[in-house]
Amino acid sequence: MTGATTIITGIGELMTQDAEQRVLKDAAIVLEDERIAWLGPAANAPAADSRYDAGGRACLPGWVDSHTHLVFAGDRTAEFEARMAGQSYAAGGISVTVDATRRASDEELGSLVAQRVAEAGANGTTYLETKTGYGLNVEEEARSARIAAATADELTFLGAHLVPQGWKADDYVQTVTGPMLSAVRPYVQWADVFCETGAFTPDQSREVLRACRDAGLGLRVHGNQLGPGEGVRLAVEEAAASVDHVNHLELSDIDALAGSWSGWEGDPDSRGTVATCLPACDLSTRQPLAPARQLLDAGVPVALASNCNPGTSYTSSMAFCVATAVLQMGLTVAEAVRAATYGGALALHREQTTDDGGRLAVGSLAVGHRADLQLLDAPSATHLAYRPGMQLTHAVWRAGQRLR
Ligand SMILES: N=CN[C@@H](CCC(=O)O)C(=O)O
Ligand SMILES: [Zn+2]
Repeated sequence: MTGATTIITGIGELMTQDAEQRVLKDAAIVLEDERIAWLGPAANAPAADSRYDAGGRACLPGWVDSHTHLVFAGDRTAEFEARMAGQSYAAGGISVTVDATRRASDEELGSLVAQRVAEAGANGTTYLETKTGYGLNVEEEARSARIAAATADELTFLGAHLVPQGWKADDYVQTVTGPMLSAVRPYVQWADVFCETGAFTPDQSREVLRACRDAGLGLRVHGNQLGPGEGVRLAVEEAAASVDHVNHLELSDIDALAGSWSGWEGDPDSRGTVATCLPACDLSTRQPLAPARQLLDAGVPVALASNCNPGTSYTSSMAFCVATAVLQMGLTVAEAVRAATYGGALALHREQTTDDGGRLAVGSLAVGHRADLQLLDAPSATHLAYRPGMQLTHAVWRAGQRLR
């Protein structure tokens, strides 16, 4: 070891979520600069420059939130109240947030995004994706991308979130795939499309995805949220990294997702399409919870994400998502924690250290991975579901730096 080292010892339960999915008792972990240098039984731990006593608490990877929409101003309390009184969610509500976001200055928007990222970090999220999608013209989408790129770990272009008022859908798709894509391209790694009734048709969605792939972006899809549809099939056909929401699935959708992983042996070149479930959104929109149990049983890798946004899920609490997945969706605690850590990393293609070592693996704890971890105010991760709604985040390290 050559850098500054810190040992976290006295860990009651260490859940690695690495390839062996180890759960170690009486463990310790050594951080060296931004990476993990050692982990194992506390009794065998090497010396380190500084020491932190976990006091018997549980340690797990920091949450990887692979789906958020943090670049917005305003809120949609009135729409939420109407929904709780019986109205259903419709894509059109997005335009309310577009108006508020366009009115915000760069400084306001930048500080809102930074506050939201900090809030997520204080609650254990150490790696986070966010999206554009509340600008919906060339200048505003580029502004959202530029502002979010300063704070988010991964950034997705969602110009195809809603056809703005006054536009013909096909004209708007030409703008998204032309000048808008060129304007956001310097800032983003991913592209997404809302493939749903009231948003974009499967053909329009495919056109957007193909143009974005040709521009070198990885792909994701918002699909099968409000009803059965083509979103999942489209995502698999276009080799998207994830399809998100997945509330209304047919068996053929689940088979298609499982098929996309056949032959995968952990190599980055043959990853399939992750199913990203968004339980906080499902509750807030009163949609049926995504069939995460069925997906896992069919062999589909599942991610859990917050979908933090003002319309359908105004929370970045991954602990809430994990508790809901256990209590309401039939996952074990280990499966839910895995989906909220390793699953998110897989959906962002960040579960492995790159060959050149330039990007360290996130979402699991192993030697050489990024030192992204959290301690719970509890002796085991089980307490996340056993004590739902309690603030259990005790301490958080991101790339070896203490966040909380
Ligand atoms: N479904 C599409 N987009 C967001 C909601 C956006 C909004 O209503 O503001 C989502 O993921 O739920
Ligand atoms: Zn979303």
